[in-house]
Amino acid sequence: MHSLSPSPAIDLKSITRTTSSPGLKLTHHRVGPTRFVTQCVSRYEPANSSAAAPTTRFNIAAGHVGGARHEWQSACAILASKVVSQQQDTEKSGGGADGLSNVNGHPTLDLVPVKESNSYAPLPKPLSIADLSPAPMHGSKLRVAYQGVPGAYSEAAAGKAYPNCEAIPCDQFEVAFQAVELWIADRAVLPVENSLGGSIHRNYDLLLRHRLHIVGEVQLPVHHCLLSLPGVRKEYLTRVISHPQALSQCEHTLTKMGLNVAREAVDDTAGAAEYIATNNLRDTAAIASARAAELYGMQILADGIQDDSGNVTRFVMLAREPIIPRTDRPFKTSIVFAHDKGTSVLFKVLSAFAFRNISLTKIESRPHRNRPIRLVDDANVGTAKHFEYMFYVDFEASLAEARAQNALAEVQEFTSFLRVLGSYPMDMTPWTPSSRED
Ligand SMILES: O=C(O)C(=O)C[C@]1(C(=O)O)C=C[C@@H](O)C=C1
Repeated sequence: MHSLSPSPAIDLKSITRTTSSPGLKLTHHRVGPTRFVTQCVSRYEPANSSAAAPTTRFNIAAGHVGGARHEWQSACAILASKVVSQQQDTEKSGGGADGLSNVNGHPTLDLVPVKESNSYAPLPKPLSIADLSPAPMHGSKLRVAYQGVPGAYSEAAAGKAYPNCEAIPCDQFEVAFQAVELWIADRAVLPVENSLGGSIHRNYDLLLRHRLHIVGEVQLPVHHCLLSLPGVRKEYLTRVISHPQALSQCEHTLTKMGLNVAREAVDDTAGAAEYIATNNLRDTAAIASARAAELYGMQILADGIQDDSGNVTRFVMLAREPIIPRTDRPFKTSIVFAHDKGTSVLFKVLSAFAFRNISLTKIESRPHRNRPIRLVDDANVGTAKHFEYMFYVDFEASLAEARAQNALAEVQEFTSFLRVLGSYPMDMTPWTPSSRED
């Protein structure tokens, strides 16, 4: 895969920074070529008391649950104790809460103005590693980081998840994570799975490497178009470029259209359109959204070229703080776990859910042999552990439900590593296969 906008090599060596907001202070220490340890000092107030709770110091790896049952319970307590700070965060951000009402909203996407003339308007430049300095104070709009350039499906997902947000393009998934960690953005929206192409593994790996929490999900129908420069005919094309997921989602249709030309993977769909427009490539077409065609002055050669009209991509929303799990609406919980004595643990873990009639919506295993996980105990003492596989499971229950808590307590007994990635409202939006939301 080649990158359309290569990011410069940056020396992150000297970065030790402190970022803060009311009640929360983060210190990021560089501990390796690409790794930071983030410490969090936080002051929480009990929900029903005006007295401030004692300041709590914990490693931001608090989402990790390893070792004894009391650790799991204290991790739950940490989740529960975040009511006040989460509410403050939402209020401060002024909208775009992680609740179902927003998820189910029908926003009109107006994230980037479209120019009427042939030349397109200057669009926000994707963030690169070089831009990751502490966030300036900002206004009331929720800032949502996504990977890609304006016109990418991820931008549309950001708008669906948080209507009226300020969508911040990032040149890599990793940068979107860091933008939230460093307070440049309030949320990140990342694709994790497509109904045709399957899992986006890179983001599963990043979820584990970073300390963000899943606070919501959106399902976005993905309606692909074949774009070229105006006046170009299909017969002139020697190449089709797009995001690898988009190429795989349109593979059969392209062949049926007689387009047996070279297919090349690039970083994102809209970036492919932008690349063709910028370089005036008359022999190349892009697979991207109709919005990308509008933004980059491209013509639509073919509309709806995805192999299945029910093509849908699931995105998750990430935040620095978890949301408070509830029971008054359908919730989903995502976990990742591993066992240091092989993979036989999987059956036992699945039985913990089966016995409680908890439906699983996703199981993903990722090989992990060469990447040790640093497990941190209460005294902030870390041990590196190697696991053969990491297992990711999504189940349909809220962490506020006793059956989910009991299932996880049991899972914890079977596993050496368990982390709750988030408990969040399910996207229940009904959608029709033919609808176009890109
Ligand atoms: O390239 C884009 O436009 C993206 O937002 C990425 C992405 C993906 O990673 O799957 C998102 C939705 C579609 O499935 C195709 C591509």
